Amino acid sequence: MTALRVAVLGAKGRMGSEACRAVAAAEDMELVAALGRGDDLGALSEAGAEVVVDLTRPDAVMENLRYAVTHGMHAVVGTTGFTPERLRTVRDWLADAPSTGVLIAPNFGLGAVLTMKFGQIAARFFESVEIVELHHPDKLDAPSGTAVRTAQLIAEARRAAGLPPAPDATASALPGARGADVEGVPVHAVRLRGLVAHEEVLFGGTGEMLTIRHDSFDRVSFMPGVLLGIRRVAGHPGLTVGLEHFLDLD
Ligand SMILES: NC(=O)C1=CN([C@@H]2O[C@H](COP(=O)(O)OP(=O)(O)OC[C@H]3O[C@@H](n4cnc5c(N)ncnc54)[C@H](O)[C@@H]3O)[C@@H](O)[C@H]2O)C=CC1
Ligand SMILES: O=C(O)C1=N[C@H](C(=O)O)C[C@H](O)C1
Repeated sequence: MTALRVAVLGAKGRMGSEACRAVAAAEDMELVAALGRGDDLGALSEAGAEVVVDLTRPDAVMENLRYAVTHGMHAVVGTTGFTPERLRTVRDWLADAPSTGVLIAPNFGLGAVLTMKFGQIAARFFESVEIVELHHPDKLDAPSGTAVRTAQLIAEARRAAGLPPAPDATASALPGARGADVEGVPVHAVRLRGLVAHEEVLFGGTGEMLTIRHDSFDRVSFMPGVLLGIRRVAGHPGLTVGLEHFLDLD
């Protein structure tokens, strides 16, 4: 068996260092490059990387991804900050590289992926929904990419079911008190020392409440998803958003 040649960008970061350990320990992979901020992306070509894993920052990821796609390397991306406009740009790059695969995974945690799936299923049965995401205080962005994606999927399911906006009689509020509005779903962000990555999806109906909660207590929780993405990305040419598309969930 030939080992997959994998490069990690953001290799000294919280996620990147964990990913380097996971790739190095995987029998079917070889860690051929581990790059940090300021390193020359040409090292990816020199190392003959087949799959590039990006775990950097929203302000760095697009340049890295462009390099990978234009040099025929598949990419597995955990970095946040993917707006609809950024996704369009990636699709445009991929149009010129039809056999290249890019996976953008808002969350590699299998429990987090299932939380999104369960949220989608529950969405049409409840009048109210709000999301609370809780993270370590060194996180640069809010709300989390996972919470934004969860809200979008729930909003889509509510629209498909013809549900009206969730009830909310709030007539006055301090700015931020009702959270960020993601397609009509309020998303609240907590930043607390001691936390890693957590999400609660709260559904409310007459006389009842359903809470779906996921906790990543350690970044090792993301690694099975990272490795799965690396193994499967070449078999999914084009852009895939969400690890759920690599799992046989339906
Ligand atoms: N999809 C998922 O499951 C997860 C995604 N994340 C996301 O991954 C990203 C990284 O998170 P953390 O590891 O916590 O951040 P971090 O700040 O610990 O690590 C980022 C690393 O990237 C490096 N870096 C910055 N620019 C770079 C460049 N141009 N090339 C190479 N390296 C560069 C930084 O120096 C730093 O070492 C964030 O966007 C975060 O939200 C984090 C956890 C799970
Ligand atoms: O920055 C983090 O830590 C995380 N970022 C991702 C996000 O924004 O959703 C994934 C996970 O929540 C951890």
